[in-house]
Amino acid sequence: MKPSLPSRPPGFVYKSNKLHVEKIAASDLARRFGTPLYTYSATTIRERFDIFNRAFGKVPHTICYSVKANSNLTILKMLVKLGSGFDVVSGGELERVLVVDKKAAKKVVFSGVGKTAPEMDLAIKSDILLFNIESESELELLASRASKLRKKPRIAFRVNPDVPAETHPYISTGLREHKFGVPITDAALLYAQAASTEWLEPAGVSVHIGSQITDVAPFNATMERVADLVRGLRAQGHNIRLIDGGGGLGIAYRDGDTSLKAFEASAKNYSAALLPPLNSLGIHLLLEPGRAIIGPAGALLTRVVYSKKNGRKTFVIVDAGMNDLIRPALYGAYHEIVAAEPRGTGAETVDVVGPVCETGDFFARDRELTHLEEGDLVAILDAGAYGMSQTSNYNTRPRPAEVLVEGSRAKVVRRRETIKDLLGPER
Ligand SMILES: Cc1ncc(COP(=O)(O)O)c(C=O)c1O
Ligand SMILES: N[C@@H](CCCC[NH3+])C(=O)O
Repeated sequence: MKPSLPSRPPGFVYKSNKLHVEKIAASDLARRFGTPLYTYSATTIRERFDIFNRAFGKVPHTICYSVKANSNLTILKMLVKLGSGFDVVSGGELERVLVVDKKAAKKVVFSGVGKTAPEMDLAIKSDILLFNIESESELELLASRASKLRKKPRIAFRVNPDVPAETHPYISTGLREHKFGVPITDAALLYAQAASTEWLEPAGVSVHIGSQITDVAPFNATMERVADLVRGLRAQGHNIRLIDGGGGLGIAYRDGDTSLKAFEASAKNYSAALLPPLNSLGIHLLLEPGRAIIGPAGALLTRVVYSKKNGRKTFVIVDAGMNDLIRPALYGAYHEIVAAEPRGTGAETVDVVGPVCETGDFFARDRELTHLEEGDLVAILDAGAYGMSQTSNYNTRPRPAEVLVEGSRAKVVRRRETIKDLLGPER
């Protein structure tokens, strides 16, 4: 058995040998709402948002929570109440924000390499805070849509700083060979081009070097480059007053300290890397954290359906699959897996796998876990970010429900899909 069971306070903690989501036993949630089930701790979301916000202290800044990490409407509503803005990457994400609060548009930044004319039109009409333009062709299309709508959107170029950051190659974005942004060396020309069109207002510079970055040095190197660029652009007469520093701060998925205190240190460390290069610029800083806010606030509850041995290997087959949480299959990502009610009868090295017809459908491989039996409930921790938002209906599997827990109250914030939901669009 593992020496100690990882918990994620204040949301996911053991009391009397039972995993609780805030004050409710995970086993009660599973009984009431079924499995697989996404569960979130509202207190954790709030605390983490506040900690992140406080780390930037008196520096003028706005947190634009990255909707792609978890776009649940109730969670977005909570974040609006906390004063958050939003980073969106599609018309759909913008619609989500607007449905929660039309006024939130004024704190929305819109990134993405493939914005279409209808998406631009919606964002222009909603008067969002900032478009982060990622190519010259996008600049031209946005200028033509703006002129058509007779509105002058604020823009930034998302610059690609060519700074390497240690993370999975699929989620690293700040190198020249990546599709994201425009080369920082081309930026001056592009800003001049944007300023020469009547319908765009260059107002900021934006950057995002990747996700799940735990060494903050690359953020500092990036900000040095961005600060130089801002000085140069101002010298050319552009009124640059916003820097969008993107998101990317990583969390401790494995063996890490997941207390709020540890997050406080991590957020401070992050701001201490970002801020010094911007010291004398007098800018308003935008930040786009996703995972750092919501990752540790969620867990996926799933039940053991079968246990079997194939040769030397033991497989624990659970009722969640890669369609419910794709991070292990897609990035080989590590998530802690714990028994909701550990039996205390020794440990076993097992593969925890789902029912989907792919060998890549696994949550853990050769992992030493406390002994699990058929019918046992397990929790896959730190699944709040890029969990539900990356689900699919592969194998015609309905998406799980989502439950938000606060103290001893649990609320279904997205109902479980039914097979009927899945058949609908074809009939
Ligand atoms: C432009 C942009 N902003 C913000 C984020 C959020 O990243 P994270 O969840 O790592 O903070 C991403 C995802 O990598 C992104 O692409
Ligand atoms: N989906 C990724 C993060 C992608 C970040 C989006 N740019 C993950 O689960 O880690």
